[in-house]
Amino acid sequence: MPQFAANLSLMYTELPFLDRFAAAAEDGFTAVEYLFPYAWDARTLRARLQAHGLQQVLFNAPPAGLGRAAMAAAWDQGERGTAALPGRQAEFRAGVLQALEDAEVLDCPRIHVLSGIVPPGVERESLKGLCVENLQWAAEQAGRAGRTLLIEPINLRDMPRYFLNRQDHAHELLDAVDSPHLKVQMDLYHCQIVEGDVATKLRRYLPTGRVAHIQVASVPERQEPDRGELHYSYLFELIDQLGWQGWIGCEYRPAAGTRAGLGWRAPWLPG
Ligand SMILES: O=C(O)C(=O)[C@H](O)CO
Ligand SMILES: [Mg+2]
Repeated sequence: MPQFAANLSLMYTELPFLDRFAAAAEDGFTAVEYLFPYAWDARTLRARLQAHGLQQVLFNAPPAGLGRAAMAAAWDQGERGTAALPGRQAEFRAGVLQALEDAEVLDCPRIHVLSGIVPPGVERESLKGLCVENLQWAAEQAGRAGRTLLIEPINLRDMPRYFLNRQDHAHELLDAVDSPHLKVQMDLYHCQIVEGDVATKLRRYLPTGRVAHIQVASVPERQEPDRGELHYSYLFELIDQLGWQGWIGCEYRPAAGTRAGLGWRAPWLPG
């Protein structure tokens, strides 16, 4: 039976961030993910998780910045990671170490590392070596800390010039980095927009054991997975048949209220 985690950055936005934990738990979620913890003291977030019987299953390393305040502000300033960006290695490394520290407090096993926006005039291909080198260093740190780092192909309509867009490119990076501590975050919304053939890709990649997290949303609106051009009930059954034991993050923007839109989950609730 697929297990769903609420994404508190996109869901429950009717509520202030810290109140979203209680709302997700009231709706029967036992796990959450969200973009970033850096605007908060991680102990405050841990208290919310514990108070509501939730586990944190994923968050992102900082998109850029040196120091917690700069890391917390970087996303709104347009930063989308530094793993593949020349001249940003100090921020990359500081970000990974900060994320590992927060993961310890939050007892979170997975951290998504964003690779960045390809600078104007630069060829994507030319950044691969640097990205591999940075990810090798980061995967080693993650291994020591008992965490798994993830990379996620993201579509270019939502994130123009983002470095990593295709599933095969993510798996090529895994080949090059060659670490058990680096895996793929397979977001089916992005996968459908960039390359399609989603069921075939699930059949190809889930059995490899190299996918450590799945995320879902309708395409193209990025809303509940009961609408749009992807037939999610088929895909959820397939994911189940493929023996997936991991989490599926609900990374969607509810069409008309988070709770009102949760009907799609009914067939997948335990008991
Ligand atoms: O945008 C997504 O799909 C994500 O999962 C990232 O965490 C943020 O870009
Ligand atoms: Mg995603």
